[in-house]
Amino acid sequence: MKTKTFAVDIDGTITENGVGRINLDALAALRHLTNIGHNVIFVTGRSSVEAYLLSVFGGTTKIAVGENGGCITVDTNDHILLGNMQQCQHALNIIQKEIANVSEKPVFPRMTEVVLERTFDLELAKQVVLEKKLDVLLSDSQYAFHINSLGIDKGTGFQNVMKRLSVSRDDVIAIGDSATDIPLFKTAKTSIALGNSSEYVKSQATMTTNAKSGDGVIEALDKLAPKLSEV
Ligand SMILES: O=C(O)COP(=O)(O)O
Repeated sequence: MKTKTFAVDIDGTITENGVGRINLDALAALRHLTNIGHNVIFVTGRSSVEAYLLSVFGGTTKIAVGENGGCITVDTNDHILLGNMQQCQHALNIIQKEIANVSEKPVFPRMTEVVLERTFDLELAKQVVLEKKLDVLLSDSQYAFHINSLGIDKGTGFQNVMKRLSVSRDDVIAIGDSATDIPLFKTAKTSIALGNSSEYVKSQATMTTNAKSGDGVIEALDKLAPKLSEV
C-alpha cells in the first residue's frame, strides 16, 4: 500500500467552527494515520504557526500550510512566504474607504494576508476589488473573511508542499468544509466535503459525508479504511 497524503482543513473540519475546539476522536484518527506511515498535513486559513503547533501536539506530519496558502511553516523558525502582505493591506485600505463595517479580526499574527470579521457584504467588496483592479482575492472560510494576494489559495500553497515531499495528486486526499477548501479539493484525486458544507462546496468534492465536522472526518476515514491499512 502506497503512502497517502491527507490535506486537512482545521475550522469546521476537525473543530467546531467559530469555537476552535478540536474533535479529539478525529485528531486521534489522524494521528493513527500518521503512525501507520501516511502524511497528515493541516491546510488552513489560520496562521501556519497554529497549524504547525497542532501537528506537534497532535502527532501529525510536521509541516503546515496556513494563511489560506500564503504561508508554509516547515520548522519552528522556517516559514515560506508565498503571499504578499503589502498588497493585502493596500486592498484593505481601499475597501475600508468604500464599505462600512470592515474591520480586522483579532487573530494570531499573519505574514502574508489580512483577516477580517464577517460583518459586511463580501460580494460588495469583491466588486470594489474588480473596479479598482486590486491584485487580491477575497474569500470566506465561514470563520473569517480573508484578503490574499491574487494567485494564492489553499491549492497553490499545498502544491508547494506536494513538490517538497514529491507527492503526486493521485495519492492526495483533501478534507474540508468551506469555499476556501475548493482549490485544495482540485489538487487531490479524492476530495471529501463534510456534512456541514454548503451544497456548492459538496458539488466540488468527489465524496461527501452525512456527519458534520470531526464526526464527518471519522465517517470519511471509515469509508476509506480498506485502502489505508499499513503502508
Ligand atoms: O479562516 C480561518 O482562519 C480558519 O479557517 P479554516 O481552518 O477552515 O481554513
